Amino acid sequence: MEVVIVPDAAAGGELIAEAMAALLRRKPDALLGVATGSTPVPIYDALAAKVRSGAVDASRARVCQLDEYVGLPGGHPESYRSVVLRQVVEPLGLSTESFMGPDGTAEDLLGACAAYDRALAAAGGVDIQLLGIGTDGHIGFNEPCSSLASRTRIKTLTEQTRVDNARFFDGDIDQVPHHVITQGIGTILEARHLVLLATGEGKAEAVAQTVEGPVAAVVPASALQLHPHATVVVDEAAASKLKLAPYFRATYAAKPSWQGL
Ligand SMILES: N[C@@H]1[C@@H](O)[C@H](O)[C@@H](COP(=O)(O)O)O[C@@H]1O
Repeated sequence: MEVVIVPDAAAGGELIAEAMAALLRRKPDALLGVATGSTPVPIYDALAAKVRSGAVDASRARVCQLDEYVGLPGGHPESYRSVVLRQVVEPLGLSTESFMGPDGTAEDLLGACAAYDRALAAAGGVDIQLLGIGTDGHIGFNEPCSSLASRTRIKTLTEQTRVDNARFFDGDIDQVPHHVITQGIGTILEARHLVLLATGEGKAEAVAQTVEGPVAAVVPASALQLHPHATVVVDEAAASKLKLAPYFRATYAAKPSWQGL
């Protein structure tokens, strides 16, 4: 696992957007796994700016969702489908055909979960999967004690996650669904490159447990330790509880520039 400490969220966004641009230059039809929440927004802004300036051609890129709420009506502005269309697909100038996600409105939800895992595999697998992290260490919507081998499935949100996400629903927790579809941890681990961005002091404890704690289902993000190519990008505040921070800084400072993330 590589840990990169950046000065702030904008620097993290730029660094990751450049890694995505480099991937698209190598593989123009790369499948980009995107996350929702506030944290990855600087990545999407930086990548869209690169597309606008002509620094990268993303016209053949494909985009896939990490997770979705269950039961929000189709087209609800806070469904993750709507969020990804608004924050990623449209700014990159892509069509909805280049975009896939699990169907949180399906009558047969279990079937929709299995269909999404099959669709990801049929698409050739995810080339780069962006991740945020919940204050409780969740990735996607894999709450604590999710199986580290889990596939895409239905999960029940913790009270804490519903409180955290109420800000997207007029601050009203009653509007936050209890159930979600999320790529499982086993599904996420199949992506070729995992990139987790965490910013702000509120994530410092979860980041320390993810990076320096044991691999444990109670901290779902710690499963990144099992992946051969996992990158954790953190700002100074989110890095504030890392004991090995001086080592991570020195390692990154000495990294050859050709290597990329
Ligand atoms: N399902 C999403 C996660 O993918 C995201 O990482 C998390 C943190 O969001 P934020 O970046 O807004 O703190 O929120 C939700 O639970």
